[in-house]
Amino acid sequence: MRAMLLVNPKATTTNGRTRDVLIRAFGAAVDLSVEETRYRGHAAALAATARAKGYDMVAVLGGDGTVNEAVNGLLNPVDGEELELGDDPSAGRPALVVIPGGSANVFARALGLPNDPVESTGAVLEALREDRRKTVGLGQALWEGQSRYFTFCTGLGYDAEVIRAVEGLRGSGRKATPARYVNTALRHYLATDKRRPSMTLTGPGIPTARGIFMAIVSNTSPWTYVGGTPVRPTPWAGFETGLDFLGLRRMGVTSIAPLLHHILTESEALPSGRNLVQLHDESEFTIASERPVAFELDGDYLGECETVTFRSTPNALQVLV
Ligand SMILES: Nc1ncnc2c1ncn2[C@@H]1O[C@H](COP(=O)(O)OP(=O)(O)OP(=O)(O)O)[C@@H](O)[C@H]1O
Repeated sequence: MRAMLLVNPKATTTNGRTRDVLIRAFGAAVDLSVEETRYRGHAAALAATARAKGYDMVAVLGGDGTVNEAVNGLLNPVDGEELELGDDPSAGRPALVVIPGGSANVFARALGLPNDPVESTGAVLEALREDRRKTVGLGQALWEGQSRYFTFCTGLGYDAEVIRAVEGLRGSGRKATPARYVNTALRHYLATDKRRPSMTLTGPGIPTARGIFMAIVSNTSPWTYVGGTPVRPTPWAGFETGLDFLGLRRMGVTSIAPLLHHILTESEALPSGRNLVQLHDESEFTIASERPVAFELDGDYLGECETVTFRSTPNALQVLV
């Protein structure tokens, strides 16, 4: 069995020692080639090469950003390539292995892996021995002639503004800790627009909903973690179903405080309130904004945009867990 291991040496909790443990343990079980990512987008190019060369597996040691790039490399055809996918598209691609080495590792944790690279390596090796695979669906965002798959979530508005602010701090050398996210979110809450909602939700068979300030699109639950605590604004979302949605029509403290309490403490019950717009298990919908709005995907800030269509891609990948 041939596997390519992609290591992001710059990911928050990835270091040489974990990389070596992983290479030794994994290399004893499969025919392993190892590649370090050298720049943004490199993991996508490497994963696409692995697929084109018929590798059986692509393993990623890194954070959600590197996993997202690898997944896009596995799914997107390279120029001129005709992908022939049968009834089960996941069977025609290398299987994915995820070893958490980032700051939040939401995808790995949502798959049920321990949030520790060495423990996860043990769990993945066991899955490899027993050929235990989970078939997962992905989401796809399409905007302004661009498209990108996402593994756990994407969002427009306040959460993307917070990610933009944290990325700015990281650019000046500070680490993305849970405390930094919480502090930035609290501070930014005072600055975010709470008066003029700009977004409208539409979709086939979906009642049009206007006046949305913040939009969360989920491919799975949890949406994120604050330290060890899962945050579940869309608790019914799952890898086996289509996409879920939560839109906020009010950003005032009296709306946000009970919602925050609910999504931090409840694991199964949907949040309720007349200022919420919710969808479960949908195959496609669109958010259009009256003015450019901040946009994030799998925790990466992607800039501002006005119209994004979201699609569910069922049975996209097999993941060893
Ligand atoms: N050698 C490199 N130098 C700089 N950036 C890199 C390099 N290799 C990969 N990257 C980029 O680093 C970004 C962040 O990496 P990654 O998501 O793996 O770690 P993280 O940011 O620590 O984790 P998290 O996403 O959980 O916060 C990725 O989007 C990737 O494109």
